[in-house]
Amino acid sequence: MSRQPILSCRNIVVDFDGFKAIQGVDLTIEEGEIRFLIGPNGAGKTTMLDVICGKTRALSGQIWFHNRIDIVKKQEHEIVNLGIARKFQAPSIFLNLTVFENLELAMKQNRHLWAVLRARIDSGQRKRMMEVLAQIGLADQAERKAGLLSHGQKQWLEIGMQLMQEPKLLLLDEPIAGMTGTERERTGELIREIAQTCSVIVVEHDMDFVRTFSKQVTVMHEGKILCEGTMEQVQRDPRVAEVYLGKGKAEHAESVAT
Ligand SMILES: Nc1ncnc2c1ncn2[C@@H]1O[C@H](COP(=O)(O)OP(=O)(O)OP(=O)(O)O)[C@@H](O)[C@H]1O
Repeated sequence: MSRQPILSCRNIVVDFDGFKAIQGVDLTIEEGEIRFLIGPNGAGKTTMLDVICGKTRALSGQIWFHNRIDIVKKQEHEIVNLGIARKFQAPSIFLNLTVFENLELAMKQNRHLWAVLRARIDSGQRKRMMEVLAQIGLADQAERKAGLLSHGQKQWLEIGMQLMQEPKLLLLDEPIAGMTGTERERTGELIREIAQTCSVIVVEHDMDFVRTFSKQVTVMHEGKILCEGTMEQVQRDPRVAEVYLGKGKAEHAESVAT
């Protein structure tokens, strides 16, 4: 059964003072899909995430959410409220607060004023927090100060903070950077789990990780889509090795090609 698109980017152009960082990108993401965005440095991957979450304005083009709402001109908070969450590369958790308090804060951030002003969380909210804690593997760390967590745990907490908003689309920028092998594996499994209820777009440079956890991969180069397909298909495409090599990224090309 074919799934519905959750996001359809049409002819997106981003211009930074005359430099076209994105040059007419079409990108369609289906419900429940994990899509990896790869490509050499400067290809435009992060800029695409920035445009989708409203951090950067497109010069032209449309971004249809659920085929119904064009979000291209919406404000960041409106896009969050529609169900699109973005985790940036650097964690922005509160190190002096406990894991639980960080999740509590994430939940309150997304609520109306009357609710924010209520001091206590209700049983439904507590249940949601416990579910997220279990999902991100931090149930036994709930009372621990976030500053004492390992790097990987901090990243999972930040993902958990995004999950508190029950997003329909989650944008992850290099989620495994700086992680140990075990943490990478756990993160891949977490992304798979998340994708059961939410589509995920992952920008990633680690080709072993992409190979293990991807179904569909989109390769970007110089602000355009170069090709799309399974990792097997894209690594057979001679243009892919060429763009990595052309950028002097022999090590990337090697890892893409093997
Ligand atoms: N705010 C900005 N102003 C001007 N140029 C920018 C801005 N943000 C990004 N760029 C440029 O746009 C191009 C695309 O950058 P982007 O960060 O999207 O690439 P990327 O594929 O994510 O690269 P990397 O893998 O290195 O993170 C680059 O040439 C970058 O220098």
